[in-house]
Amino acid sequence: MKQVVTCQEMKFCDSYTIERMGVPSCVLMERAALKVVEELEKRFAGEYKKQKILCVCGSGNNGGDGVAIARILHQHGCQSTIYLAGNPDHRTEEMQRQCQIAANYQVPVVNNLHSEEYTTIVDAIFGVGLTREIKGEYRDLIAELNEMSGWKVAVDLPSGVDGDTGAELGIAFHADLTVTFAFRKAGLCLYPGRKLAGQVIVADVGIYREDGAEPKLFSMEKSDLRELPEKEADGNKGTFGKILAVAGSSGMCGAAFLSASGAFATGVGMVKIVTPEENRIPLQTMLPEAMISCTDDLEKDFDWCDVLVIGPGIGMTVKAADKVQFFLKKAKQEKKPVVLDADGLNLLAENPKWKNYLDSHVILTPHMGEMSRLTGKSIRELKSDRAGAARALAAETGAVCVLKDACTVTAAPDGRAWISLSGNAGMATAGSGDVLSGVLAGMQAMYPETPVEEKDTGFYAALGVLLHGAGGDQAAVRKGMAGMKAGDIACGVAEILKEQQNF
Ligand SMILES: NC(=O)C1=CN([C@@H]2O[C@H](COP(=O)(O)OP(=O)(O)OC[C@H]3O[C@@H](n4cnc5c(N)ncnc54)[C@H](OP(=O)(O)O)[C@@H]3O)[C@@H](O)[C@H]2O)[C@@H](O)CC1
Ligand SMILES: [K+]
Repeated sequence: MKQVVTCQEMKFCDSYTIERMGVPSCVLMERAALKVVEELEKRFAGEYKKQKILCVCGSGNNGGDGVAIARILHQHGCQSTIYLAGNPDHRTEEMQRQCQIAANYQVPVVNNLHSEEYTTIVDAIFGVGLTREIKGEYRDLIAELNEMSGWKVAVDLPSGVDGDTGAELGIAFHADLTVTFAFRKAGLCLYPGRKLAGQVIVADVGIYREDGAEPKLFSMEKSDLRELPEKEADGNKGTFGKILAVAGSSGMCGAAFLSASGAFATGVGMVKIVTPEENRIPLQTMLPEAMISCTDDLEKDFDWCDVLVIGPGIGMTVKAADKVQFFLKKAKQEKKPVVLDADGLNLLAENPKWKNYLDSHVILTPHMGEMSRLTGKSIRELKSDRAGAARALAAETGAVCVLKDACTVTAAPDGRAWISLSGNAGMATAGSGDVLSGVLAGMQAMYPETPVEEKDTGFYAALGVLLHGAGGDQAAVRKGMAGMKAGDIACGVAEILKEQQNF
């Protein structure tokens, strides 16, 4: 799990290191430039003289990095050239200093982008100081750079990417590689910024957080699954967790099947599906391991379970609404974790008073459409700030919010949020969310010894999202992104756990 920062937090870390710790700004800039040069030279593989590098520099400190990069490459024998964008009167002190040093070393400066063919283009126009939409000359410049051939490397952020939200502010540089400093910026984790950045390398340049400053935003990748607990050798099907899936409606049992499959893939002991009688035979045929409950003795079903999944395929009938209300109310009273998914969320949107039944043990799993119904905000608005939207819903409801998208964000009501870097486009397939609901429930059951008040529901949910994404990546390797189906994701989850736990 790695810390992720907003632009404002990054600027705070910069000034803490410079002003409070006394590390001169030019030292940090030199280290930043050296790190970028190191990454560039890995690709040059010793053939420096063949390289023609264009460093396109803005008037801020990102531009200063670019000028320093050009100067170091020049010293190393590459043919590096500087192109200075923007108004010289707006240059920061650091940028002016870098221009002076580069002039002392006689690093070439060009006024025409097309005077040469370049093997590499370095974008140092804007970094964390980008504050508004890009227009006019800068827009034309970035459009031209995108048209040019050559390997494209962005310094800190691709110019035009909003470092907080990943949004493209009018236009953005299309990078193959982004070398970002100290921490990954949130905009490099969220689309479209994540795509525009290409490969991302986080370079240590000696900028750190203030001691005691609590990070609130994290990225998670497959290696973080090492945090999953081991399966206890002396456990039994009772201690490995009992999941109640309130799922399916008359003649609709696919979602129930997939949700239960997701839960089984995580290694839970038992799954019971509460569903209409018509679904009994098909479900027993497809998944004989699951118990099926078709009675109206909801109390008994509730008492049996450790964790609930409510919603996959239940429909929007009055009967479904009664069931959802009953289980939500009981779960709050008895502090049992709940994953509220699909129609469970749509029913919640229709019954705003139910928000009183939510607490920090409830995980809401809306996709963009469901989120729009829940919040009244348009999908466009939600997509412009996914992390902000997930955090706002978590803060408003007091529940955990898993906002599902190409890049899923999990937010806890205390302000922490996790961005999953696992998963692929093949997971945008029917039933993928149903599998996730079961995986999330299974994750909550993986910590049976932890007292309920100490359970970190948000973090476990974020691990579940990561595991589901890693399962999807596994499925894509086996079946291909086009051919994979939701059931393959559940199989992938089981395979990933096998890898992690050596069995
Ligand atoms: N602090 C340090 O020592 C270190 C900093 N480091 C590096 O510095 C970077 C941050 O530098 P920064 O704060 O100077 O901001 P930066 O991204 O260069 O841009 C600012 C300029 O852009 C302009 N501008 C903004 N939006 C615009 C728009 N849409 N269209 C047009 N103009 C626009 C804005 O103009 P203004 O808003 O003032 O008109 C201002 O002139 C950081 O990402 C990292 O690379 C590293 O070397 C490590 C040490
Ligand atoms: K840049």
